[in-house]
Amino acid sequence: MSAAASAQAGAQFGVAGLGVMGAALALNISDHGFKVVGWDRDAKHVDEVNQKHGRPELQALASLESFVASLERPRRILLMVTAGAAVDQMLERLFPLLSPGDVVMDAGNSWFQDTRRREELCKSKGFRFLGVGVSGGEEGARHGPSIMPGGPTEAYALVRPVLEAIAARTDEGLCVTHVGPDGAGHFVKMVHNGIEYADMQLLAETYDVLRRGLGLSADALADLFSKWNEGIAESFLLETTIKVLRKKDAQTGQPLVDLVLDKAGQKGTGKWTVQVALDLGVPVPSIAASLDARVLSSMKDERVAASRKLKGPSETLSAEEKAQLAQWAHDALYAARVVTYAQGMRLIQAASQEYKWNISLAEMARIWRGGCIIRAKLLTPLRESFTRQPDLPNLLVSDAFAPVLEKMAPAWRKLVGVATKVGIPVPVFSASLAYLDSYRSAELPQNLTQAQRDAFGAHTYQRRDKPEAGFVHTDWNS
Ligand SMILES: NC(=O)C1=CN([C@@H]2O[C@H](COP(=O)(O)OP(=O)(O)OC[C@H]3O[C@@H](n4cnc5c(N)ncnc54)[C@H](OP(=O)(O)O)[C@@H]3O)[C@@H](O)[C@H]2O)C=CC1
Ligand SMILES: O=C(CO)[C@H](O)[C@H](O)COP(=O)(O)O
Repeated sequence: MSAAASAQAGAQFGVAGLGVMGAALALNISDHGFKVVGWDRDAKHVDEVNQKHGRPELQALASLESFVASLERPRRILLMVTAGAAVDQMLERLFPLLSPGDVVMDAGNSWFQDTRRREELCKSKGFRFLGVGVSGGEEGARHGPSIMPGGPTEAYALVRPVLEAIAARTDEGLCVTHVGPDGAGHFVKMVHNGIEYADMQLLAETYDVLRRGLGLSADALADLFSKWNEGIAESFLLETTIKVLRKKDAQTGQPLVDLVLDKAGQKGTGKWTVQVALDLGVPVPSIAASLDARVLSSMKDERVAASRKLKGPSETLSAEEKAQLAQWAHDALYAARVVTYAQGMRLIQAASQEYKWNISLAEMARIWRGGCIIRAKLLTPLRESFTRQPDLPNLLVSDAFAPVLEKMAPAWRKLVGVATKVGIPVPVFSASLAYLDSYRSAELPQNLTQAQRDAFGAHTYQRRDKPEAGFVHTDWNS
């Protein structure tokens, strides 16, 4: 054993992958009195942890063999590497070094079906595997993330003291719980990110309507949003928006946000959320619209060319509309946000039924209340709703939210109406409102759709007046 490894012999926890999140988690774990050993394939990351963050409880090693050998058994190893092939490569490298009963956690944003496969693979070799969703970015990982572990309960029991020590805490409890078996943790983290996409897009649309509609500067918007953040709309993402709007460019003195190119990237979790929602037959139009908004934003050159050819409406906002716009935007933001969380919860509920995960939606709301990117005040009534009625079919019909939506919908409709009138795109505000209107409609026009299907493809239909007849077909040509 190398000198470095022996110095850390008897380490209680290992973190493999010392990038942004891995280094922050390793420091957080060592803050809580655990003896931690780290590893990274890049010597730069190893040196950085040892030199910049040098402390007796944390040592980074460049040798994977020494890293594994330095851990007490059963070993507890957290992988924090790029999601995808890197996780499989790490497992292949670790397998020859591990002992039966060791626990490997994948804490990246992995595709939940990969997690299910990896757990089976590890089990077949006598190892334990957990798919662990982590949210909160670098700051959260460093000082208290929200943690969503999924996998075998006996594996969770072995890592629980560490995860509970490092997780965020709120007055509703620790922001970690065992989500469920196999891919449940990564599934919940994926949906968390889908909600994140939709909420971010709602904030972008709010910003756009107010800056274009009222001509508000970044500072004026930050002032307005700061007031909102003291009330029911309070959220981490709103707080982040305020921080971004206030930041000045060091070179020009201008608001930095005005200098940021309007192209949003994505790493895949939002896309997966929409794909799996389609597979499970759960409508998530707000999340899908936010994904499309990022994709459309990335087509900058095409949009610039199109803007020269496709002119928008010449109408402008009236003085009365301008006077009310900020209040409409506030109510619309809150109500549309409720709808996006409702879609996400419904998706988790559907997956939990499909895969028999037995996920508690109330517990998910509780562990999202602190540490994570989608933490928001509305999660408290959301948790209470699912605590009172665990099988609530949709948050929109809960006693906590139905009256709020009723109260705020008129302002929301006004916002979508005026934005549409002057040609400001509000895809998530509109998609969320259409979802609400569809969900609350006892009658939808799909009688026509079904009749069309039968008319051109003999796909049959059911009669309202004769339900006992089952599926029937008509010759629509005669
Ligand atoms: N950043 C964030 O806010 C959040 C990120 N995540 C997820 O956490 C994971 C890590 O993200 P983050 O820390 O931001 O990313 P970084 O790019 O900072 O770190 C990725 C780490 O993975 C290592 N790595 C990549 N490929 C391999 C491989 N084939 N074998 C071994 N190591 C490899 C990198 O090593 P090297 O430097 O040598 O390339 C690096 O140490 C991702 O799944 C991400 O989606 C989750 C929540 C929040
Ligand atoms: O998981 C996260 C937060 O919860 C990461 O920040 C993730 O990278 C965000 O997704 P994307 O990069 O697609 O915007």
